[in-house]
Amino acid sequence: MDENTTTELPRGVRLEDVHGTPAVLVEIAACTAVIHRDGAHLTSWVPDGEDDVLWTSPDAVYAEGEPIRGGIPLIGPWFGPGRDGRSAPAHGWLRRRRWDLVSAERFHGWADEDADVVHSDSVAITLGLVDDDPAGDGISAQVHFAIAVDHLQVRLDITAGSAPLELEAALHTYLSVGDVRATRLHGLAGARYLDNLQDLRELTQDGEPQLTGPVDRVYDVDGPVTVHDEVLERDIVITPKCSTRTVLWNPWSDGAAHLSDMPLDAWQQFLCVETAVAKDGAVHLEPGQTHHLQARYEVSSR
Ligand SMILES: O=P(O)(O)OC[C@H]1O[C@H](O)[C@H](O)[C@@H](O)[C@@H]1O
Repeated sequence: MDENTTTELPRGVRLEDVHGTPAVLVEIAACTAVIHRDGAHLTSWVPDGEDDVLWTSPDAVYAEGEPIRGGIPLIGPWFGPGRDGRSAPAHGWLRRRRWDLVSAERFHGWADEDADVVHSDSVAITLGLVDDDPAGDGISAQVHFAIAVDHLQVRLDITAGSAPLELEAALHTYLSVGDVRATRLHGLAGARYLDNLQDLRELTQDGEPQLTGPVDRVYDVDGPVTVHDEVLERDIVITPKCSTRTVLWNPWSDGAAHLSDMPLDAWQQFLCVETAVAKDGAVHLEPGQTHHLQARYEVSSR
Protein backbone atom coordinates (compact mmCIF):
# COMPACT_ATOMS: atom_id res chain seq x y z
CA MET A 1 0.00 0.00 0.00
CA ASP A 2 1.61 3.32 -0.96
CA GLU A 3 0.42 6.79 -1.81
CA ASN A 4 -1.20 5.51 -5.01
CA THR A 5 -3.17 2.94 -3.10
CA THR A 6 -6.78 2.35 -3.92
CA THR A 7 -7.24 0.40 -0.70
CA GLU A 8 -9.56 2.24 1.60
CA LEU A 9 -7.95 3.58 4.73
CA PRO A 10 -9.91 3.42 7.98
CA ARG A 11 -11.70 6.54 9.10
CA GLY A 12 -9.28 8.81 10.95
CA VAL A 13 -6.25 7.81 8.85
CA ARG A 14 -5.23 9.62 5.68
CA LEU A 15 -2.25 10.14 3.41
CA GLU A 16 -1.15 13.70 2.91
CA ASP A 17 2.00 15.69 2.24
CA VAL A 18 3.37 17.30 5.41
CA HIS A 19 6.27 19.74 4.95
CA GLY A 20 6.24 18.70 1.29
CA THR A 21 6.88 14.98 1.87
CA PRO A 22 4.44 12.06 2.08
CA ALA A 23 3.02 11.26 5.50
CA VAL A 24 0.36 9.19 7.23
CA LEU A 25 -1.89 11.30 9.40
CA VAL A 26 -3.91 9.92 12.28
CA GLU A 27 -6.79 11.98 13.62
CA ILE A 28 -9.14 10.19 15.97
CA ALA A 29 -10.86 11.53 19.08
CA ALA A 30 -8.31 9.73 21.28
CA CYS A 31 -5.20 11.25 19.69
CA THR A 32 -3.46 12.61 16.64
CA ALA A 33 -0.18 11.45 15.11
CA VAL A 34 2.00 12.09 12.08
CA ILE A 35 4.24 9.44 10.48
CA HIS A 36 6.49 10.56 7.63
CA ARG A 37 7.20 7.87 5.07
CA ASP A 38 10.79 9.13 4.94
CA GLY A 39 12.37 7.09 7.70
CA ALA A 40 8.92 5.73 8.78
CA HIS A 41 9.39 8.56 11.18
CA LEU A 42 6.76 9.37 13.82
CA THR A 43 7.13 13.10 14.47
CA SER A 44 4.08 13.76 16.63
CA TRP A 45 1.83 11.91 19.06
CA VAL A 46 -0.71 14.05 20.86
CA PRO A 47 -3.02 12.08 23.17
CA ASP A 48 -6.31 13.92 23.75
CA GLY A 49 -5.83 16.49 26.52
CA GLU A 50 -2.00 16.31 26.45
CA ASP A 51 0.78 18.31 24.85
CA ASP A 52 2.74 16.49 22.17
CA VAL A 53 4.75 13.71 23.82
CA LEU A 54 7.39 13.95 21.08
CA TRP A 55 9.62 16.91 20.29
CA THR A 56 10.35 17.70 16.66
CA SER A 57 12.64 20.53 15.67
CA PRO A 58 11.02 23.55 14.03
CA ASP A 59 14.15 23.61 11.82
CA ALA A 60 13.95 19.92 10.85
CA VAL A 61 14.75 19.11 7.23
CA TYR A 62 12.11 17.17 5.28
CA ALA A 63 13.46 15.59 2.11
CA GLU A 64 13.88 12.08 0.77
CA GLY A 65 17.17 10.68 2.08
CA GLU A 66 17.52 13.22 4.91
CA PRO A 67 17.00 12.25 8.56
CA ILE A 68 14.42 14.30 10.48
CA ARG A 69 15.55 15.95 13.74
CA GLY A 70 13.09 14.94 16.46
CA GLY A 71 10.24 12.46 16.85
CA ILE A 72 11.34 8.83 16.69
CA PRO A 73 14.18 8.27 14.21
CA LEU A 74 14.53 4.56 13.43
CA ILE A 75 18.20 3.72 13.73
CA GLY A 76 19.83 0.66 12.14
CA PRO A 77 21.33 -1.65 11.07
CA TRP A 78 24.14 0.06 12.95
CA PHE A 79 24.23 2.68 15.72
CA GLY A 80 26.37 5.84 15.42
CA PRO A 81 29.54 4.81 13.56
CA GLY A 82 28.79 1.09 14.03
CA ARG A 83 30.81 -1.56 15.84
CA ASP A 84 33.77 -1.02 13.51
CA GLY A 85 33.74 2.72 14.29
CA ARG A 86 33.64 3.75 10.63
CA SER A 87 30.29 2.71 9.18
CA ALA A 88 28.53 5.46 7.24
CA PRO A 89 26.11 7.12 7.17
CA ALA A 90 25.91 7.72 10.93
CA HIS A 91 23.15 5.65 12.58
CA GLY A 92 22.65 3.48 9.48
CA TRP A 93 20.39 3.79 6.47
CA LEU A 94 16.92 2.94 7.81
CA ARG A 95 16.18 6.59 8.61
CA ARG A 96 17.28 7.67 5.12
CA ARG A 97 14.86 5.51 3.14
CA ARG A 98 11.29 6.18 2.02
CA TRP A 99 9.20 3.38 3.55
CA ASP A 100 5.99 1.92 2.12
CA LEU A 101 2.74 1.95 4.02
CA VAL A 102 1.84 -1.72 4.45
CA SER A 103 -1.39 -1.51 6.46
CA ALA A 104 -3.54 0.76 8.58
CA GLU A 105 -6.25 -0.52 10.89
CA ARG A 106 -8.63 1.14 13.30
CA PHE A 107 -9.80 -0.45 16.53
CA HIS A 108 -12.81 0.97 18.29
CA GLY A 109 -12.78 1.22 22.05
CA TRP A 110 -14.83 -0.94 24.34
CA ALA A 111 -15.52 -1.22 28.03
CA ASP A 112 -14.71 -4.49 29.74
CA GLU A 113 -17.11 -3.98 32.62
CA ASP A 114 -16.24 -7.22 34.46
CA ALA A 115 -12.61 -6.23 34.65
CA ASP A 116 -13.52 -2.54 35.03
CA VAL A 117 -11.24 -1.64 32.11
CA VAL A 118 -11.90 0.78 29.28
CA HIS A 119 -9.97 0.13 26.08
CA SER A 120 -9.67 3.34 24.09
CA ASP A 121 -9.83 3.80 20.34
CA SER A 122 -6.56 3.03 18.65
CA VAL A 123 -4.91 2.81 15.26
CA ALA A 124 -2.33 0.23 14.11
CA ILE A 125 -0.05 1.26 11.28
CA THR A 126 2.70 -0.78 9.63
CA LEU A 127 5.35 0.48 7.22
CA GLY A 128 7.94 -1.66 5.48
CA LEU A 129 11.24 -1.50 3.69
CA VAL A 130 12.31 -4.18 1.20
CA ASP A 131 15.04 -4.31 -1.49
CA ASP A 132 16.68 -1.22 -0.05
CA ASP A 133 19.87 -2.54 1.53
CA PRO A 134 22.72 -0.57 -0.09
CA ALA A 135 25.17 -3.40 0.71
CA GLY A 136 23.02 -5.80 -1.32
CA ASP A 137 22.67 -8.23 1.59
CA GLY A 138 18.88 -7.99 1.51
CA ILE A 139 18.30 -6.70 5.05
CA SER A 140 14.61 -5.77 5.37
CA ALA A 141 12.55 -4.01 8.02
CA GLN A 142 9.03 -3.35 9.20
CA VAL A 143 7.79 -0.98 11.87
CA HIS A 144 4.49 -1.38 13.68
CA PHE A 145 2.91 1.56 15.49
CA ALA A 146 -0.01 1.09 17.90
CA ILE A 147 -1.31 4.56 18.68
CA ALA A 148 -3.90 5.33 21.35
CA VAL A 149 -4.71 7.91 24.01
CA ASP A 150 -2.99 6.11 26.86
CA HIS A 151 -0.09 4.50 25.04
CA LEU A 152 2.09 4.46 21.99
CA GLN A 153 3.80 1.21 21.10
CA VAL A 154 6.53 1.00 18.47
CA ARG A 155 8.04 -2.28 17.26
CA LEU A 156 10.89 -2.25 14.79
CA ASP A 157 11.46 -5.64 13.11
CA ILE A 158 14.75 -6.04 11.29
CA THR A 159 15.40 -9.20 9.28
CA ALA A 160 18.87 -10.30 8.22
CA GLY A 161 19.22 -10.99 4.51
CA SER A 162 21.62 -13.44 2.91
CA ALA A 163 24.44 -12.84 5.42
CA PRO A 164 24.65 -13.09 9.22
CA LEU A 165 24.20 -9.69 10.88
CA GLU A 166 25.59 -8.10 14.06
CA LEU A 167 22.57 -5.87 14.48
CA GLU A 168 22.55 -2.48 16.16
CA ALA A 169 19.26 -0.59 16.19
CA ALA A 170 17.46 2.05 18.21
CA LEU A 171 14.21 3.90 18.66
CA HIS A 172 15.95 7.26 19.03
CA THR A 173 13.01 8.92 20.77
CA TYR A 174 13.02 12.69 21.39
CA LEU A 175 10.67 13.16 24.37
CA SER A 176 9.23 16.62 24.68
CA VAL A 177 9.92 18.13 28.12
CA GLY A 178 9.15 21.53 29.67
CA ASP A 179 12.83 22.08 30.51
CA VAL A 180 15.39 19.29 30.45
CA ARG A 181 17.11 20.89 33.48
CA ALA A 182 13.90 20.35 35.49
CA THR A 183 13.56 16.71 34.48
CA ARG A 184 14.25 13.76 36.76
CA LEU A 185 14.89 10.20 35.71
CA HIS A 186 14.12 6.86 37.29
CA GLY A 187 15.40 3.47 36.16
CA LEU A 188 19.11 4.02 35.49
CA ALA A 189 20.63 4.09 39.00
CA GLY A 190 23.43 1.62 39.59
CA ALA A 191 23.74 0.60 35.94
CA ARG A 192 26.98 0.18 34.02
CA TYR A 193 27.26 2.59 31.09
CA LEU A 194 29.58 3.64 28.29
CA ASP A 195 30.17 7.38 28.21
CA ASN A 196 30.30 8.58 24.60
CA LEU A 197 31.63 11.94 25.82
CA GLN A 198 34.67 10.17 27.32
CA ASP A 199 35.67 7.84 24.45
CA LEU A 200 33.19 5.19 25.59
CA ARG A 201 34.74 4.93 29.02
CA GLU A 202 32.97 2.31 31.16
CA LEU A 203 31.41 3.77 34.32
CA THR A 204 28.76 2.94 36.89
CA GLN A 205 25.79 5.25 37.45
CA ASP A 206 25.79 6.57 41.00
CA GLY A 207 22.14 7.34 41.87
CA GLU A 208 19.92 8.54 39.02
CA PRO A 209 21.64 10.76 36.41
CA GLN A 210 21.39 14.49 37.08
CA LEU A 211 20.79 16.51 33.94
CA THR A 212 23.18 19.44 34.34
CA GLY A 213 25.21 19.24 31.11
CA PRO A 214 25.63 17.30 27.86
CA VAL A 215 24.85 13.61 28.14
CA ASP A 216 25.56 10.81 25.66
CA ARG A 217 25.53 7.46 27.45
CA VAL A 218 24.78 3.88 26.53
CA TYR A 219 23.34 2.23 29.65
CA ASP A 220 23.29 -1.49 30.25
CA VAL A 221 19.57 -1.21 31.02
CA ASP A 222 16.69 -3.09 29.38
CA GLY A 223 13.94 -2.24 31.88
CA PRO A 224 11.46 0.64 32.21
CA VAL A 225 12.70 4.22 32.53
CA THR A 226 10.52 7.07 33.79
CA VAL A 227 10.97 10.72 32.88
CA HIS A 228 9.45 13.00 35.53
CA ASP A 229 8.78 16.41 34.00
CA GLU A 230 8.50 19.04 36.75
CA VAL A 231 7.46 21.84 34.34
CA LEU A 232 4.76 20.09 32.30
CA GLU A 233 3.85 18.15 35.47
CA ARG A 234 3.68 14.81 33.75
CA ASP A 235 5.50 11.50 33.73
CA ILE A 236 6.46 9.47 30.70
CA VAL A 237 7.22 5.79 31.20
CA ILE A 238 9.21 3.98 28.53
CA THR A 239 8.94 0.20 28.71
CA PRO A 240 11.27 -1.64 26.35
CA LYS A 241 11.04 -5.19 25.09
CA CYS A 242 13.80 -7.20 23.34
CA SER A 243 16.28 -4.38 23.90
CA THR A 244 19.67 -4.63 25.60
CA ARG A 245 20.60 -0.97 26.11
CA THR A 246 19.08 2.43 26.92
CA VAL A 247 20.78 5.48 25.42
CA LEU A 248 20.44 8.88 27.04
CA TRP A 249 21.29 11.89 24.87
CA ASN A 250 21.05 15.65 25.07
CA PRO A 251 23.65 17.85 23.35
CA TRP A 252 23.17 20.81 25.74
CA SER A 253 24.05 24.29 24.48
CA ASP A 254 27.53 23.64 23.06
CA GLY A 255 26.55 20.48 21.21
CA ALA A 256 23.34 22.03 19.88
CA ALA A 257 25.33 24.92 18.40
CA HIS A 258 26.83 22.38 15.95
CA LEU A 259 23.47 21.06 14.83
CA SER A 260 22.10 23.13 11.94
CA ASP A 261 18.61 21.61 12.12
CA MET A 262 17.58 22.87 15.57
CA PRO A 263 17.29 26.37 17.06
CA LEU A 264 20.05 27.33 19.53
CA ASP A 265 17.92 27.00 22.67
CA ALA A 266 15.91 23.98 21.58
CA TRP A 267 18.08 21.48 23.52
CA GLN A 268 16.14 22.57 26.63
CA GLN A 269 12.91 21.17 25.23
CA PHE A 270 13.76 17.49 24.72
CA LEU A 271 15.47 14.48 26.17
CA CYS A 272 16.34 11.44 24.07
CA VAL A 273 15.69 8.15 25.83
CA GLU A 274 16.54 5.51 23.27
CA THR A 275 15.54 1.87 23.40
CA ALA A 276 18.41 0.09 21.70
CA VAL A 277 20.52 -2.91 20.85
CA ALA A 278 23.85 -1.17 20.47
CA LYS A 279 27.60 -1.26 21.18
CA ASP A 280 28.39 -4.38 23.23
CA GLY A 281 24.62 -4.98 23.34
CA ALA A 282 24.38 -5.68 19.59
CA VAL A 283 22.49 -8.86 18.68
CA HIS A 284 23.59 -11.61 16.30
CA LEU A 285 21.16 -12.65 13.57
CA GLU A 286 21.55 -15.60 11.23
CA PRO A 287 20.38 -15.11 7.61
CA GLY A 288 16.60 -14.67 7.54
CA GLN A 289 16.33 -14.21 11.32
CA THR A 290 14.32 -11.25 12.67
CA HIS A 291 14.88 -9.11 15.76
CA HIS A 292 11.86 -7.31 17.25
CA LEU A 293 12.88 -4.13 19.10
CA GLN A 294 9.97 -2.61 20.98
CA ALA A 295 9.13 0.29 23.26
CA ARG A 296 5.86 1.28 24.86
CA TYR A 297 5.32 4.89 25.95
CA GLU A 298 2.75 5.86 28.54
CA VAL A 299 2.15 9.40 29.69
CA SER A 300 0.30 10.60 32.78
CA SER A 301 -0.29 14.13 33.97
CA ARG A 302 0.02 14.91 37.66
O1 LIG B 1 22.73 13.87 14.97
P1 LIG B 1 22.37 12.41 14.91
O2 LIG B 1 23.14 11.66 13.85
O3 LIG B 1 20.87 12.22 14.73
O4 LIG B 1 22.78 11.76 16.28
C1 LIG B 1 22.38 12.30 17.49
C2 LIG B 1 22.95 11.50 18.66
O5 LIG B 1 22.42 10.21 18.62
C3 LIG B 1 22.80 9.30 19.68
O6 LIG B 1 22.15 9.53 20.84
C4 LIG B 1 24.29 9.22 19.85
O7 LIG B 1 24.65 8.52 21.03
C5 LIG B 1 24.93 10.58 19.84
O8 LIG B 1 26.32 10.45 19.83
C6 LIG B 1 24.47 11.39 18.64
O9 LIG B 1 25.07 12.66 18.65
